Amino acid sequence: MSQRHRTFTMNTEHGVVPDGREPSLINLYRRLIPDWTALAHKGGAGRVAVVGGCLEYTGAPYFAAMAATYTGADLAYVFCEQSAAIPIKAHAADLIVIPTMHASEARIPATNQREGPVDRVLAEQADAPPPPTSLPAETDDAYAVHIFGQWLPRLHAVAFGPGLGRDPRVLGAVQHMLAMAVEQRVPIIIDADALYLLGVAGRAGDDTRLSRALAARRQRESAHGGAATTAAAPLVLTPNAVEGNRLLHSFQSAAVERLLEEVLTAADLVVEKGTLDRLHFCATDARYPSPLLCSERGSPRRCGGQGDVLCGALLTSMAWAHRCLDESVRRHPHRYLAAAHGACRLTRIAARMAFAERYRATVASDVLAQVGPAFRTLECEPATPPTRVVQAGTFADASDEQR
Ligand SMILES: NC(=O)C1=CN([C@@H]2O[C@H](COP(=O)(O)OP(=O)(O)OC[C@H]3O[C@@H](n4cnc5c(N)ncnc54)[C@H](OP(=O)(O)O)[C@@H]3O)[C@@H](O)[C@H]2O)[C@@H](O)CC1
Ligand SMILES: Nc1ncnc2c1ncn2[C@@H]1O[C@H](COP(=O)(O)OP(=O)(O)OP(=O)(O)O)[C@@H](O)[C@H]1O
Repeated sequence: MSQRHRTFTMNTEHGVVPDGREPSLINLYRRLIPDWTALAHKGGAGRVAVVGGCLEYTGAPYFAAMAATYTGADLAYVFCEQSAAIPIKAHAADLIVIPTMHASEARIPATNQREGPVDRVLAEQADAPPPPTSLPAETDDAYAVHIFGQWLPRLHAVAFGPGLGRDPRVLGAVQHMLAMAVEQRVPIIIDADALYLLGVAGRAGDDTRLSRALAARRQRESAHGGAATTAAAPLVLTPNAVEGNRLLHSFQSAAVERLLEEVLTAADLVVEKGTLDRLHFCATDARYPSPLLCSERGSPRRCGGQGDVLCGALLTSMAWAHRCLDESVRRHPHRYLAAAHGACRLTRIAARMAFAERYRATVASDVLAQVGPAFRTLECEPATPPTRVVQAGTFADASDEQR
């Protein structure tokens, strides 16, 4: 096993997870799905948004927002860097694309990402006065934050990061947008380049707007004795192997549990993507030790964009878990865990189905196209799959080592 993989894989003593636990989670997931009466009102099954997309990466926000729609959200918005808007609109007329952020004049190519300039911009912001309460209408970063702020109250969940790139000016604006979403208590997914932003905000000390918003959120939640409250909106981190290790390094953490303790709250989850998906959370129930593994068989293809599909599936699932009309489900302590677990399974079933059809030619668009059929499988499969034991790390294998 490679060093990179080993450092981010936690709690291996909990690595043996009987699949027999999954039925109750899948049953709970099914109870999160809005019924058809909710669908009578456009938006009742979710109005969600993806903040991402830059000149180089227009596929990632498209995959994430479309996966959210195919999972069941009624409306999906994309808030992107200006130059990405037309290509994303051209990918899908189903999406509402809002050109929002502006890259730096001397833009830094996303494919040539450097940490230095971003560090400098965020450090400068730490010394700046707090953001103005009335924002000028000019098309600058304040304008981007203002536009997003106008839409935010209508959104049921927001994913930050797919295809965002690392332009300092864009990340500077998104830091404020993310902080606003934290303050509004909307479910948030932090993926891809937004994980990088989170790491930079953590490294810059405790005085960025984002770190202040996260600290206030932690304080709010710890007032409830560390237990997830029904009002708490989850923050879900979805690192791949590289992003996970970068995050741990940024927060000088040896373990993902420290991230959960010091950056996140009891309502939060870290979905560590890999051969098996590992769901890390503040475990309060002996039946569900952290990390919980998602052992659904996926696809051997590792084409780009599959993480974006997962991000979109999570986005809609988290919106449902947060807003579920059924009071008993909304108060269920494992509803976010069930939502994340269901989204992981959905993505892996879709990937498996795509691979069965397209074999070596499978690309993220094929996985996306299978989200609908995969949802049917997930919704209708027998409630009690055969109990078997899955050994953590069974597949943490050559493919991880070779990367
Ligand atoms: N069509 C589009 O628009 C798409 C756009 N996308 C967007 O691209 C942006 C950057 O995302 P990213 O994942 O390429 O960047 P990052 O995390 O810095 O990794 C960089 C390097 O890390 C390595 N590596 C990767 N995985 C690994 C693993 N499991 N285990 C070990 N190593 C691993 C690998 O380098 P290698 O080690 O192979 O040299 C890789 O090149 C982001 O915004 C994302 O949303 C994508 O969503 C795809 C579809
Ligand atoms: N080795 C693997 N075998 C099977 N499935 C995997 C493997 N690695 C990741 N997956 C699955 O692929 C999906 C995306 O994970 P991945 O690690 O590729 O994310 P990512 O690198 O962020 O993707 P993206 O290319 O969209 O940025 C997840 O559903 C995960 O469960």
